[in-house]
Amino acid sequence: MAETSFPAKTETISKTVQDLIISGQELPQNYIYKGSDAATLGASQPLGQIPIIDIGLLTSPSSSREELDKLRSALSFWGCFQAINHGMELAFLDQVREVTKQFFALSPEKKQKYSRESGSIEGYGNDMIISEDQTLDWTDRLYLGISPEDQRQLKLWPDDPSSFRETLHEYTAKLEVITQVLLKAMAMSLNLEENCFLDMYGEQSTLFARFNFYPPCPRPDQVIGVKPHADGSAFTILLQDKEVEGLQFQKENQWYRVPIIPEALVINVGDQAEIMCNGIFKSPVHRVVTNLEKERISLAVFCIPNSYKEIEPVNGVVNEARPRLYRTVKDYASIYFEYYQRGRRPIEAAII
Ligand SMILES: O=C(O)CCC(=O)C(=O)O
Ligand SMILES: [Fe+2]
Repeated sequence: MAETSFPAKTETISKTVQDLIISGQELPQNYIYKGSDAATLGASQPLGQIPIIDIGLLTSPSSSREELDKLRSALSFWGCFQAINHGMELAFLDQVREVTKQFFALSPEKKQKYSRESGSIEGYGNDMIISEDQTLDWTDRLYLGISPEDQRQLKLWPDDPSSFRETLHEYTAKLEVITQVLLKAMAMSLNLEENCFLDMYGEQSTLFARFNFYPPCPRPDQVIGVKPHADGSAFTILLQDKEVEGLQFQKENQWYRVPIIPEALVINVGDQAEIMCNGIFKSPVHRVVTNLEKERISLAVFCIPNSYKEIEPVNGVVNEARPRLYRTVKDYASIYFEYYQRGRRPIEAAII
């Protein structure tokens, strides 16, 4: 997920996966994944029964108790759900998918224009290499701050395809509405004051978009698309590829595939919402596997609290039966990256 500052280590920028494929080079050793779940990469996993939730029914004042209960149960059990009726037509979601595909299909020279610079997070590229024993993810990315609007680095926003910027601008506006609805609904689902999460999250929140491109991979049994991680956001809104699966959530040591519902957005809890609700909602560990024949795209948008806000369990969720589990954190995103690259969960740093 979004990391907003980096350790002062020197970074090597490596080739993108797409460039590696074009060069015809053999699979480099640093793509061979050795994590504890490596043996399960090539195995077939069961499909997760992830609840489908109607966002229209969560919106106050017409929110439905039944849908709020479904939300609470989905976020406590899986830490995620498939959101439908979220205010965007399938045709528009397809347009977002299409501009994403068109961008990654540009020639290396054209994409180069939007490259991430060493030490900075925004732009086109792949994993930053900060240590020699780091396993690389089989994915290329375009990482853009999309909100607040006045902090956008527009020079990194593709102008090819020509509708890219306008599409992303419109998508951002829709996600801002969903963010507010969801934070209120999460509070209502727990019978808390409607604005308690929203107030802590802050009005000047940040949205970061990560466009992911996973080229076909010669060794899906040995190479990972994205290593297991939980997001450091408050929550994440993911637009999945319409045809190719890859995302898996972990529950009690079992990996579950996330089904494709073309008109749905996959929304998952991030560490900061887990902290705010004192662990009632779970920030789920997830990973992405690769595909031998097909490429896959996705667009993850990380909804991040205002960095000046202190994030901690809200009043209504701490009591004798449920003592406070997490410390107060601030600018959590900044510790995230280092933990991720070491294969550790940053939320460990917040547990009391
Ligand atoms: O590609 C996906 O489906 C998910 C990517 C993801 O987990 C992330 O970007 O944090
Ligand atoms: Fe993620």
